[in-house]
Amino acid sequence: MAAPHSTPLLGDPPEIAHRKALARQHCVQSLRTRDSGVDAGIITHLKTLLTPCAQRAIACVWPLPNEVDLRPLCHWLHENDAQVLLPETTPRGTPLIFRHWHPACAMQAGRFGTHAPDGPALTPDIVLVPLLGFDRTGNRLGYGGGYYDRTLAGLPAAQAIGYAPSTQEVAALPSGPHDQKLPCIVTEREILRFDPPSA
Ligand SMILES: Nc1nc2c(c(=O)[nH]1)N(C=O)[C@@H](CNc1ccc(C(=O)N[C@@H](CCC(=O)O)C(=O)O)cc1)CN2
Ligand SMILES: Nc1ncnc2c1ncn2[C@@H]1O[C@H](COP(=O)(O)OP(=O)(O)OP(=O)(O)O)[C@@H](O)[C@H]1O
Repeated sequence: MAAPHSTPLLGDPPEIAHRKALARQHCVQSLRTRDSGVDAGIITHLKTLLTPCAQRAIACVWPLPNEVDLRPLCHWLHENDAQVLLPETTPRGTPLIFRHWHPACAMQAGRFGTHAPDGPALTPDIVLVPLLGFDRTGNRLGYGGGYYDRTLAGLPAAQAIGYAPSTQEVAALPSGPHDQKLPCIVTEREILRFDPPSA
């Protein structure tokens, strides 16, 4: 039986959810019209942050249409002896599972048009986080599943690195009770680092 005063894990208050939905509309549109030439610059900055990578388990991302394409980075990490993991999109309300990927892997179609390998589930040391939008304090916006917030909450030892084209920056994103700020965000223009919250 639940404790009399236990607090349920509520989602965002309606005002925050509404403001996120408006920001999402703007960010989806600007991602759709992005210049795919920026992907190489993002990957260059990610390689800088991820070197050396041998023996590290690095969660990458297999792109949805219009997203930054990290597949060349997946191959580069594999060639440099990292363990490349990719997310399997689990049922809504549950954290992502990361599965081992290698270039000859069979990819399975999953929820929301995502694809995941059929390899074993492993825990990442580093998680690359796709951003629909971000601001200069480390807030991120995704497609609204809450997947990365739930996943990062369960991986306190993992290093999270967000990435997006610089065009996805917005002045200030709304932040709800479960939003995980990112310590580092990479665009084709720069590597942004944010101070950890003071105790
Ligand atoms: N490439 C990629 N993989 C990823 C993510 C991501 O953002 N990008 N995710 C990040 O969490 C997870 C999947 N999360 C998702 C959650 C909801 C929707 C979704 O509702 N999509 C709408 C269309 C959204 C739009 O374009 O407006 C749909 O399919 O109808 C998609 C992905 C895990 N894998
Ligand atoms: N750990 C959690 N426990 C309970 N609710 C959560 C948790 N993490 C996120 N949520 C809720 O899930 C809903 C969706 O979250 P949000 O809009 O921040 O998704 P997102 O970060 O844009 O999506 P994604 O991570 O899938 O790209 C919100 O109502 C949020 O409060």
